[in-house]
Amino acid sequence: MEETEDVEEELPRSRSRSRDRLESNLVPRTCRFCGKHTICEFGREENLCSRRCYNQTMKGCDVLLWDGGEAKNWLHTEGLSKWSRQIDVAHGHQLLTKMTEGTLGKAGVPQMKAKDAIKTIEELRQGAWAQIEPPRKELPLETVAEMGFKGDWEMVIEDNPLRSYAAVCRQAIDSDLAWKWFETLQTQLPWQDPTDEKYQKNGKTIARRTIFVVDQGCNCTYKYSGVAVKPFPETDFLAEIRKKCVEIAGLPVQPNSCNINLYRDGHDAVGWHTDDEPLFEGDYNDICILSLSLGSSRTFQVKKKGGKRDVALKSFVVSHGDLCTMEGRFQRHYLHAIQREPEVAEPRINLTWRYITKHNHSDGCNLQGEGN
Ligand SMILES: O=C(O)CCC(=O)C(=O)O
Ligand SMILES: [Fe+2]
Repeated sequence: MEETEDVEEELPRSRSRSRDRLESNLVPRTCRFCGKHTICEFGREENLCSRRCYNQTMKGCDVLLWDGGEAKNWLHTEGLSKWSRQIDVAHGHQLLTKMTEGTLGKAGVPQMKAKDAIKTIEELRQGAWAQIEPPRKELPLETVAEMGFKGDWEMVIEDNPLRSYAAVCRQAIDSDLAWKWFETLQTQLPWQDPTDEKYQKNGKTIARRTIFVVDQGCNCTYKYSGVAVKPFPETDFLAEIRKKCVEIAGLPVQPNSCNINLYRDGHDAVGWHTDDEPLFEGDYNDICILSLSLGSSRTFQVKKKGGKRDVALKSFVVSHGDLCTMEGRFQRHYLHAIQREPEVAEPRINLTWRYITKHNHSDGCNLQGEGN
């Protein structure tokens, strides 16, 4: 405790503000959708108590924040003004991206016109004003790069409409120290080889070794696409690594879990996925995942959900000692992967620290946070 208070004295302004915001998040509030459940945990930025309530508020949505006047102008230029009343009645003053040819059809718009209109809506959605997630001026969010605590953070993804961000800080950890960590982790962690029930029915293990580290007292199993990894309590050595990396990133709250992967060589990989498991609630909250790369360099790929199969939007090399972040609603809108690179002969270890905000009571975890 004392140590935290000492550090607070030295916080830059932006970081203190961010901490104030987190503290105000800890004040119990009521879910703005159901009004029933109290919410008081870190991460529940939109005053919603569960995925269900989030989905309800977002029903038919992906709202383009478009004021009524502007929408009317657009309808006019599209030759749709004749139907604007029906469309307004159907959709209020916001034009919804989920507005389909079908909904326009129901409002009486002829098929060809509806087709063209949907095409334009899709184009507009890619445009600067197409704000799908809450804008940052309404719901504040500070990225690690903006907090600017330590290190030189380069933005890899900066997508305001989707409230999605990713950044990299090259050689954040001194090479010798990073090798010391690498060797201890490689030789001393009780690496697991879970089977992937969904894709590898013959009992074949996943294409990397792994371990899921949690705070002492947490018993949440990490379950993703047919894989279940039992929790392993954080050791002092792992805590030392965490604290150093979190300090560099300037995260105001310590993460309470870490997924660690060992890629034995370039044949090991992790396919396109999001870290959107219920434990972390990244599907409907701003979350920050901090990641450290140790050992051989690999290519980290990023693409938008629904993007072309196997075509990355961004690819960048992650090397020994580099830190990366994925922030905001990144897990809701973007996929990431470390694909096979058969030419890589040496191993790599990756640690990704995350915040469990919804502990899994059915796994026998008694920690606070709504269970599932
Ligand atoms: O190895 C990496 O850099 C990514 C790992 C990852 O995406 C994960 O553990 O979910
Ligand atoms: Fe991931």
